[in-house]
Formats: sequence, C-alpha cells, structure tokens
Amino acid sequence: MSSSPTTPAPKRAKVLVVDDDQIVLKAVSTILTREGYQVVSIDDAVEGLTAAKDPSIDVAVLDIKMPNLSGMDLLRGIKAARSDVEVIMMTAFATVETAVEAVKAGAYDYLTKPFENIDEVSMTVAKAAERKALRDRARALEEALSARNQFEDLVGQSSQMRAVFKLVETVSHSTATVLIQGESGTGKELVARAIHYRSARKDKPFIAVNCSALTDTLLDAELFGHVKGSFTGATYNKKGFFEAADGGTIFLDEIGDVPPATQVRLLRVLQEGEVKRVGANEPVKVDVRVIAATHVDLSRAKEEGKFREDLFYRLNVITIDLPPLRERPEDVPLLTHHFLKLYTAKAGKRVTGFTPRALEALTCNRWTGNVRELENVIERAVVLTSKEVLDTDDLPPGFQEAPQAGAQVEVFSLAHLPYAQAKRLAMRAFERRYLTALLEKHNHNVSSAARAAGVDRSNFRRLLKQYEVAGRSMKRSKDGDDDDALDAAS
Ligand SMILES: Nc1ncnc2c1ncn2[C@@H]1O[C@H](COP(=O)(O)OP(=O)(O)OP(=O)(O)O)[C@@H](O)[C@H]1O
Repeated sequence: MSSSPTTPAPKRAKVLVVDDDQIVLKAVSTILTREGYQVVSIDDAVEGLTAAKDPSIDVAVLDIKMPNLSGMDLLRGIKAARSDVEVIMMTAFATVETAVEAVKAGAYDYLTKPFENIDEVSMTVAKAAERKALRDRARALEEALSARNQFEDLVGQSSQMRAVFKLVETVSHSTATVLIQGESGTGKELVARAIHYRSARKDKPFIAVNCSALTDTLLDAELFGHVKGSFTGATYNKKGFFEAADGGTIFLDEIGDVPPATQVRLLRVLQEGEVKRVGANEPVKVDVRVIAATHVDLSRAKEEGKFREDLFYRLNVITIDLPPLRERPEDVPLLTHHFLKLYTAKAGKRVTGFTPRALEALTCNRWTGNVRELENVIERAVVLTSKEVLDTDDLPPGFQEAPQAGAQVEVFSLAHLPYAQAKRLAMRAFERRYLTALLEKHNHNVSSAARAAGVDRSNFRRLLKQYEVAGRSMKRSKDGDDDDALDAAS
C-alpha cells in the first residue's frame, strides 16, 4: 500500500483509489493528484474497505476484479458503512451486466479499462465529487433547519413557536419569575424545563408541582414542609419542595387552583425569599426561581377576587403565552414526525411516515387536547399498526372522514386554518365530489367521463386514484368497460 502526499487544494475532494494492478493504481492516482485531489491509493480490497471508513473520503474509485474481496463486494461494504461516499467502478470487461449491477448496488458510475483518454477519468471523478459536495451541503442545511425547529425538547416552526423559543432564550438568562399561560397540553411544563436547563441553575434541582392535584393541607405541607406534630399525620420534620429546590427552579403548574391561604405563603416566598415550614416559628432562606403556569385566565380570576392581586403581579413579571395547536397547524407535521421517531424507536418498529391524506387529516384536526393529544394519537398508531406507512385507518375514529370526505368539508370548520391551507382542502373536497358525480353520470365509464371532463384519460385515471373515487362500492360499468370503470379501485 502506498499513499500519495495530500494536495493542498482546499476545495478538492479526497479520493480513494483501490486496484491490485499497480500500473493502473499509479496511473489513476497520478492523474487525480495532478488535478488537485487528495488521493489515497491502496492495492488491496480489504485494506481499501478499512480506508473507506475514514469520514474524510468523498469518492472511491474501485477496480471491479480483485483477489480477496471482489470490487462488487467492496462497493457493497463501502455503501453499508458510508452510504454518502460516491463510488466509481473500473472494469476491464465492459459488459452491460457488471455496470448495471454496480449501479444497482449504489455505484455512481463506471469507467472501462483501458481508459480511452485521461479526461474521462478526471471528469467522472469531478462529477462524483461535485455530487458528494452538493449532498453534503444539503445535509448540512437540513441539519441547520432541523436545529432551528427544535429548541431543547420543544419542537415547532410556526412564527408563534419561534417567538416562544426566543423569549425562553431571553428569560433563561435572568432569574425573573415567569408566568406561562396556555391550554392544557400546549407544552407549558416543557417550556418551564427549557428555561431551567438553559439557565445558570441547570445543575440544581427542577421541581414540578401540580397545585391542583393536592388537597389544601397537603399542598402547603408539600410546598413548604412541616414540623413534627404540626397536623395529624405529621410524624416527622419534613423539607418542602421550596427547600428541596434551593438554588434551582420550582414549577408551579395550575397556579390558579392554589387556595387563598397558600397564596399568602407563596407571596412571602416571592417577596422575602424565605419559607416557613407548617408549624414552625422560624423561616428558612431559600433561593428558588419560580415559574408558574395556568390554563385559566389568571387576570380574570384576579378580577373576580379568586386570585390575589399582589401575587398575580409578583408572578406575572414575564408572561409566555403558548398558542393552542389549532392556531399553528404548520407545527403539526413537524410534531407528528417528531413523535413518530420517538415512538417507533421506543416500540422497536419500522414505521417510516404517513400517507398525504393521513397527514392532512392530522393537520386539520382541532386538537382540543393540543400537543398531548397529538402525541397520544401517534403513539397509539405506532403501537397498533403493522404497516410501514401510516394511513387514516391507523388513526382514531373520526380521522377517516374529516378532510378527505368532500361532502363533509362545508360543515368541517376550516376557519382555524390559514387561508392557503383552508383553500387547498376545499379544492380537494370539490375535486373529489366532482369526480364522483361525473363518474355516476357516466355510469362509471372512465373513458367517457374523461372525455366529458375534457381531461386526458391517463391523467383522469391518476386523479381517480389520487382521490380513491372508484372504490369497491362502485357499480360495474354496464357497457362492458369494466377495466376502465374499476381500475382505480383497490
Ligand atoms: N412543542 C412541543 N414539542 C414537543 N413536544 C411537546 C411540545 N408541546 C408539548 N409537547 C408534549 O406534549 C405533552 C404535554 O406537554 P406539557 O405537559 O408540557 O403540557 P402542559 O401545557 O404543561 O399541560 P397541562 O396544562 O395539562 O399540565 C408532553 O408529553 C410534551 O412532551
């Protein structure tokens, strides 16, 4: 094995050349080195496979006939380990079969030996290197984009969610109290966690408390702790969540449900930075950042006298409003794929995606339970399905009819969707109904229906297939044109 010195041409790709024929190996390596490529030349197929695993290799030029490991096996091995490497095969036996086999196995192109001119070698490598560079750029762009669609564990690409990400980033650098408002399942706890884990407190505890899940006495004792004998059942001294979260963050979910007496205690923590255990005389200093969340309108609760005004203002230093999912349908496909990835990995299943109509049905749903409901729907679909691509029948009842059943689109509220999306749905509904009516009129004869519509027959059949108009329930054509009438079925 020999390796030429690396050429300092910065934009040039790194090419691996593998051939047991020393003369060819030297000739190809010399041509490519002269062209400014970094070249690694190797005279053994097994060693070539090891060398190809180097992530800096962009293109591999392989002889098809070598001892130990054939060029075809080497090609397969390289593609299995590094599917992004562009491979060019060299064959002395220019048969169509070997070339086709190589391309089928993932080769970019092939060269026939002896080379007619050296330009052929350098041009083929140049094209392969260009393709590799293009793919690398596309992948980098994709990664950058997906990084922008994800912020900590929060996924979203809508302008509303991007604004939330920005706000979270800003507030995580301060210690100000934050109030997160949003319907149930919109991701309030996720936002609170994102703030904590981006803040300087990230190595200290994050404690989440659901204030509506505990009775009044228990809530007090859990939040502030208690001393032995302070109430029935208090058989020992106990630290509360505030003391446990010292140095970190406490997340008070459903803050609107906190009873008046607890509101007073909370105010004290926020004002004085100290807690008094239930039954204790002396307060304890704590350094805790408070993030509260509510799904009820807290300012209305304040106006109605159900929530203390002073506490409201203490909590409401910075407000983050999480929009309901139905107001940001552009996040649905992204979230859907995010959960699909999550739950297929969990279930160890191979489910690669959704049919367009399933995605549309998901996008148009009203999602009263917001992201939590969407997450549950995807988890359920992944667990129950035996398919690789999920369709509407993998979704709960109700998803089958909504967007693709044209007859229902008028009653199906489109008002929560952006104009372009609502229009597209309405158009689809119209097309489906039009095709159904047209076929009825022409006794399910595709040829005459296409003629009457003024649409080319093959395009017309494509439309039928797309909208699945000619379903099993359709009657057979009476004029014997059975094929035409029912080809689109199934
Ligand atoms: N933007 C998002 N990206 C990814 N997952 C999300 C997003 N929003 C919510 N989720 C997921 O949805 C579920 C509900 O989120 P979370 O518990 O944060 O909502 P919540 O608003 O606090 O709900 P509740 O008011 O009922 O407590 C969680 O499993 C969470 O991971």
